[in-house]
Amino acid sequence: MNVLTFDSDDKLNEAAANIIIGQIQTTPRAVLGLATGGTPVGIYKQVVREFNRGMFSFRNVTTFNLDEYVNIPIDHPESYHSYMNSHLFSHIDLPAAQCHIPDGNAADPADECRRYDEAIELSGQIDLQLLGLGHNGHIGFNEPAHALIKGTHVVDLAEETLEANARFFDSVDDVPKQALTMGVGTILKAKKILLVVKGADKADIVKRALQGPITTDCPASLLQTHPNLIVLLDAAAAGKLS
Ligand SMILES: N[C@@H]1[C@@H](O)[C@H](O)[C@@H](COP(=O)(O)O)O[C@@H]1O
Repeated sequence: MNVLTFDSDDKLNEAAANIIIGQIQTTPRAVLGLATGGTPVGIYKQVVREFNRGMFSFRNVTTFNLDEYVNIPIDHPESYHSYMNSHLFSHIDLPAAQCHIPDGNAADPADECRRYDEAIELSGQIDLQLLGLGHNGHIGFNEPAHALIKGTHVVDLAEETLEANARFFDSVDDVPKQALTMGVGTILKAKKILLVVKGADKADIVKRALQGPITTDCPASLLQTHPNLIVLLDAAAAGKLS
């Protein structure tokens, strides 16, 4: 595990963006695993800034997002489809057929999960997976549980997750209660994982995830087993690491 700490948000975003851009420059047909949430917003902004300087292209890149809410209209401003369009996809030259986000409105969610896993397999596996971290240690929407699921599946969101994501909706009651998420098996199969965490409110969970026991109670702790994990933290999120 390679852990780097940054004293400014700009430097952290730049470092994360450079890892993504470097992956595309060395592997033009890269398969990227993408994340949503507050954390990657500045990273995507920096990727778009560099893209506009004409140094690289997404023409041959394929992307798979980690998750999507269940039963949220695709054009709802808080759907992860809308998030990805507004923060990244509408600003770059990534062909629409090469962006994949689970369909939270699928008539048969189990079938959609199978289809999503097959598409990832067919792509030849994810070269670089970008991850944020939930306050309860979730990655994607893999919530703390007695057992974790390997592939894409439907998940009931934890109370803490509903509360954490209420800031994006009018009230906590408006947050969708379920999501489709890539499983931890798929996440851990990525050739390289880039975990980015910001803020003092995540310092305790960063400590548990990176230096605590490996347990399904903290799904991110499984990342400790990954052979190629890069962790970028701001000073506040790194505050409790020994
Ligand atoms: N499903 C997403 C995760 O992929 C994200 O990493 C995490 C942290 O989000 P944030 O970066 O807003 O703290 O929670 C969300 O609910």
